Amino acid sequence: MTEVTAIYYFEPETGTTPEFAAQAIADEETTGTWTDLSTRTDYVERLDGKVLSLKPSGDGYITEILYPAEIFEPGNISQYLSVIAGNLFGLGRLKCVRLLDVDFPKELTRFNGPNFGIKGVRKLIGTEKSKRPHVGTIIKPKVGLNPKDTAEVAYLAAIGGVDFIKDDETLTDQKFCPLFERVETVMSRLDDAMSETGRSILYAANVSERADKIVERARKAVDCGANAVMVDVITCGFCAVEALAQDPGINVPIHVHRTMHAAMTRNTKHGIAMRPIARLVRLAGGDQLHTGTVSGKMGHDPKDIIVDNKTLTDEYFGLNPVFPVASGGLYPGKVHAELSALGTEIILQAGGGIHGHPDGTKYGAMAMRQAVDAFMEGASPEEYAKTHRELRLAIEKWGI
Ligand SMILES: O=C(COP(=O)(O)O)[C@H](O)[C@H](O)COP(=O)(O)O
Ligand SMILES: [Mg+2]
Repeated sequence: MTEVTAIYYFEPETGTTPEFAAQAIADEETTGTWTDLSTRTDYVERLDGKVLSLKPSGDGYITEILYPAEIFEPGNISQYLSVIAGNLFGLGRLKCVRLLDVDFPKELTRFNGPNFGIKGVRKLIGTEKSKRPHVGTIIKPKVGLNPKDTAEVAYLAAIGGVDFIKDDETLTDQKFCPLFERVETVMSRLDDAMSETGRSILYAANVSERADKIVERARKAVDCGANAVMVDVITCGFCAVEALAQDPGINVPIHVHRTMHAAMTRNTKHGIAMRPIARLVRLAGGDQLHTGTVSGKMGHDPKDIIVDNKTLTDEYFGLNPVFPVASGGLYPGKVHAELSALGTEIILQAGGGIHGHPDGTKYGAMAMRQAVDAFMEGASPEEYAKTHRELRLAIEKWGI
């Protein structure tokens, strides 16, 4: 295949035929504009976009648009987005339009992709054989704690059994918790936890920052001991993920948070679905990506999440599979529902669902691990709670 095909849902504006609307997308994102051009030459024609298909769907239509691969600058994800997710959203002849998915030809997917991916992260944690889901937590409150208290929360979550600890998406390098001091303090307490438990635990410091500074910030975080980094991909950009993944000085897993995504992904009639975002994060080199929960606090459609996760884990031009992260309103009683729907090749992440446990963080982490153990042993959480106090207390507080 030597072209890019993108699939859109759209509803034409009153007085606009669906055929005209679909062609308007193809024209706007390739060689056309709103009127004919005296400057058009014959040889430009090879770059024209084409409407491959147009079918009624619900209140609107689904169309597949062909974009000649030559329009795309190989390796430039920002430019890819300017084509497949550019001006078209503003076209007046469309009442609404949503990018559902995109298919790239091999020559446009020559990226190194995730350096670690699922296999590499499992190797770091030592779960290659068990295949159990990883349990992660977000330090809460999301902002405000000083480095010392942040480290204590991390330590308690670690000895309680989490595999992964992250900063929240709004915590970066504020005065109340300077980044590098936080990294050093957290890692020193995690070293204590790792020697006490004999387990490996990852801490992803949020290095989100200006494009020309993020790599240096991440390198310094790693030099201070961070064994993972986190980046907010929508606010920092896909190129930020790529810059971190490509940098030899940042040889740790990259956890990709997607805050602000819902401005684009949530409206099922207008914006960008999570699937193309997931595909681009994999190309860019993210090792772990939030893709939503089937039972948590954020709006979600379980059917979509299952397919989005497959976009991260299925074979794709030889790129490492990316660990999907189910997070947002999860607590021990939700684990069974998540794993039944999404499988175990996943990271289950809970902030409030661990730090809000009646007995505190350590026991909240234990309750999450007990809920995972119950699932892996084929036991119901209610059954397992009869012999596991921490899980029982979590179920008594939040239910199933
Ligand atoms: O801090 C949290 C969850 O905290 P809590 O566990 O307390 O709800 C994350 O930012 C959300 O998961 C983001 O949502 P998504 O993962 O859908 O991007
Ligand atoms: Mg958060």
